[in-house]
Amino acid sequence: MENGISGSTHPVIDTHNDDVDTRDALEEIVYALSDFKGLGTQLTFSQGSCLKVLSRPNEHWWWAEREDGCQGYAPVNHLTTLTRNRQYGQDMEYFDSYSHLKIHHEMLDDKARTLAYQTAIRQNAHLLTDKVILDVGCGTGILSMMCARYGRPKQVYAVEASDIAEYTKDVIHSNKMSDTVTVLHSKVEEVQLEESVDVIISEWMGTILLFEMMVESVLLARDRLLKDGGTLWPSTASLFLVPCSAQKQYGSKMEFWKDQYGFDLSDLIEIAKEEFLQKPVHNHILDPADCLSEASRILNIDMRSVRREDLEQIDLDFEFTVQKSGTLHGFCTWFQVDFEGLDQSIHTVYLNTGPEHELTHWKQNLFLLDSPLSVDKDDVITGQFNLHRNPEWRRHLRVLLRFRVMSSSNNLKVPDREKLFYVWR
Ligand SMILES: NC(=[NH2+])NCCC[C@H]1O[C@@H](n2cnc3c(N)ncnc32)[C@H](O)[C@@H]1O
Repeated sequence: MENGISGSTHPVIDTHNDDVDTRDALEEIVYALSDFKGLGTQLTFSQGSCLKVLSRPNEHWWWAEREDGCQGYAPVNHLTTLTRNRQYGQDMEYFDSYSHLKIHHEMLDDKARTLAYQTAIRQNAHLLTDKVILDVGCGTGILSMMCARYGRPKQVYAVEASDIAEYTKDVIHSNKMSDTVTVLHSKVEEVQLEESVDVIISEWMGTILLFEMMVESVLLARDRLLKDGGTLWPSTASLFLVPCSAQKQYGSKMEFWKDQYGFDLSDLIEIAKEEFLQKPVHNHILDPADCLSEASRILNIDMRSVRREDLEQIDLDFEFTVQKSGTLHGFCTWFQVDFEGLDQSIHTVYLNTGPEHELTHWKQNLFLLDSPLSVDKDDVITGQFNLHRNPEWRRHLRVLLRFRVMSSSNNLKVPDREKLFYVWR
């Protein structure tokens, strides 16, 4: 664990390859997502600066030129082709989706989710006395009100960018908490506080843990507003993966076309794969009996030390030993977040959205293969699950799944398979 993220491999600088593909020579203007201090042939640049990409020697390092003419290697995970106003437009659409009650009703109605936060707050309540708390994305204000009711904080800043914030102000007033809880109708990126905070609490987790990339806003708040040694709740976040069968789901989307009212529509299966299998099933309820092996925690994020740029491209390896013969229809993901106690004596609170735990509104996510395959007990499935943030649609990501199957006697049963999924662009 070097910088708060474990499970990823770090890019190595390739030699600058002069005979790059002419396609690569297409010059492109990109923007720096964050500062980068270059060493040797690497280019130093600051957040927001504009760079011209001259060539792309590999997927992790591009040869670029600063506006002052300096050239050098720039790390791709620090770059975006997105202009500021296009990002603004995407944010407006995103926050508009949270200005309606439906999504807030769903989250409040998710008892496992909301009670995990309540338990963390109540177990640490006595240590919240006189603390300054920041609730990033407070929505209806439920977490802020829990902090104010169970602890005796000096101040809670409830920050909410969507228009629901105007109603949240009324909710705080009606619950007689206005002297402790201050609702700020603003993006947390733009909020100015007269003091730094002791605790940042936020419910930021999306599909596949990271969709919406709201975690980036929490990390920005951490870097800008959290006291040294301050607490982040959740303190860590993990992503789990398991190979699984999914006969019902695969059959309903694919075999469905083989016989409809006595007619063979299987000519449609190819376009059905495009339409139904390019994105994960986001509301799948995984039956533990469909798991073909033990699940693996493929990613662990330490919220105190992870850097935003580490979340641009997360390349994760996995290896599974098949525990029972069956059909491999795909892979399922879920996540867990931990709330570490404010001191050693207080137990960590866990919220796990996996199939062995109470169902949450996140359910599990099913990545279906185009063509299922048979696997046998003791086969070994190895591969990569690579999460790459969409450089244009900043809240979306792509998942590149690669794997192969070896028999227990180490013979190659299924050569490398690769599939790209969109979440959701
Ligand atoms: N767990 C999730 N996937 N979403 C649940 C929390 C999302 C809430 O945070 C708000 N929100 C998201 N990002 C921000 C931000 N940068 N600043 C303020 N509020 C935000 C958003 O408007 C919504 O009310």
